[in-house]
Amino acid sequence: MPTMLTDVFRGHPIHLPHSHQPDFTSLSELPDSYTWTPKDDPLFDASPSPPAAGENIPLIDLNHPDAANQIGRACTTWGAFQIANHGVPLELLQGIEFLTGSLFQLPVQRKLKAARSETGFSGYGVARISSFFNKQMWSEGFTITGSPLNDFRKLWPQHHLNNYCDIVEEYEEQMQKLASKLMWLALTSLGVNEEDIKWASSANSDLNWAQSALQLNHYPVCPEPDRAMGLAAHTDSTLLTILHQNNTAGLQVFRDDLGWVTVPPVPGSLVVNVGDLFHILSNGLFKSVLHRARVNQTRSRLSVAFLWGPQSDVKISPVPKLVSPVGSPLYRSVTWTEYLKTKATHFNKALSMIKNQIDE
Ligand SMILES: C=C1C[C@]23C[C@@]1(O)CC[C@H]2[C@@]12CCC[C@@](C)(C(=O)O1)[C@H]2[C@@H]3C(=O)O
Ligand SMILES: O=C(O)CCC(=O)C(=O)O
Ligand SMILES: [Fe+2]
Repeated sequence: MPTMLTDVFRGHPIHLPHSHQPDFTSLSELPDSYTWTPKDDPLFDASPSPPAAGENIPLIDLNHPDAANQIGRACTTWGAFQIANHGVPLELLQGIEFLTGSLFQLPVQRKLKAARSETGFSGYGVARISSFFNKQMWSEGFTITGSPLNDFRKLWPQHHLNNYCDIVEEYEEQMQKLASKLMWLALTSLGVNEEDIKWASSANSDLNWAQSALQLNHYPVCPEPDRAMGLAAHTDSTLLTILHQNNTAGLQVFRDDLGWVTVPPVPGSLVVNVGDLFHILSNGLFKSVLHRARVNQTRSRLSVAFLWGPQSDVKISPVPKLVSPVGSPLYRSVTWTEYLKTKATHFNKALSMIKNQIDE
């Protein structure tokens, strides 16, 4: 039996330095445990010298006839891009943002009723990657996979539940369709078609080869944002991640030649990140983007990440067409759940752990 996302961390408990969230609103100074320096994260202040000219991740109009090539180029150079005309109704984006805001506004004690357990997948808590850092992140999160009903029951009275569950269901449905469309547009730009990746072909058009999670994030107003970290630098384990951010900047993506580049919120648009599995599938051509979230002194920030990957019995390996006839694939094959387990133990070294040793 393949492992479901919900079981993936059973053998990989996270031992967090503090299992309880603080009440951020009661802190008027940044405690030492939240104060980051380059010692806590070598890329904390990373910027090129001399400083590079301001560049932005591309904003791509999905109705543009050249959208596939623009997406391909963005995946190769940035590993991230924003999209407009994506077809997801604005009311739905507003609905999920409202739900996220209402959830994090609940009193800490209520949110903790739905706390994620050490070995669990869904529920309220700090980011899973917290255990790899000495300092705490200025954020709180809520992970959802499948029906959120059981967790939402712990948070809200009965009369809110149907509406909130409907919003999550509708959001996930729209995101699934969009993610699959984006994946195929990006692959088309490399000359890869459905014949080349049978498990993802439209014969499986109901998308039952895919699974997903929603990560709701809240970055409260912070007394000393320059010394705090909302969500530390990481890549996502996904094929693709689609992110909705509210109207407050904070997301940054890393480019070796530019350093950290802020992704400005563009109302109604969505951010797309290439994840580690897409990097593997493209035999390293698409870059899985290193990103992080910074915080703000006057405005709180919300984001909703749709984390999208294949079902657990699907083995991801480099598309043969993208491996040179005389070369070998850069990575060995791996399922999403195997990869999540590797990541839960080795974090940012996970990709290199599945790299094939290629003799020079
Ligand atoms: C499916 C997943 C990807 C994720 C871990 C998770 O189980 C659910 C949350 C995801 C998230 C969101 C914040 C950053 C991240 C690295 C983390 O700690 O939890 C990602 C994980 C990932 O992509 O590896
Ligand atoms: O809040 C953000 O902008 C980033 C969130 C993120 O990277 C994640 O949830 O994986
Ligand atoms: Fe992320």
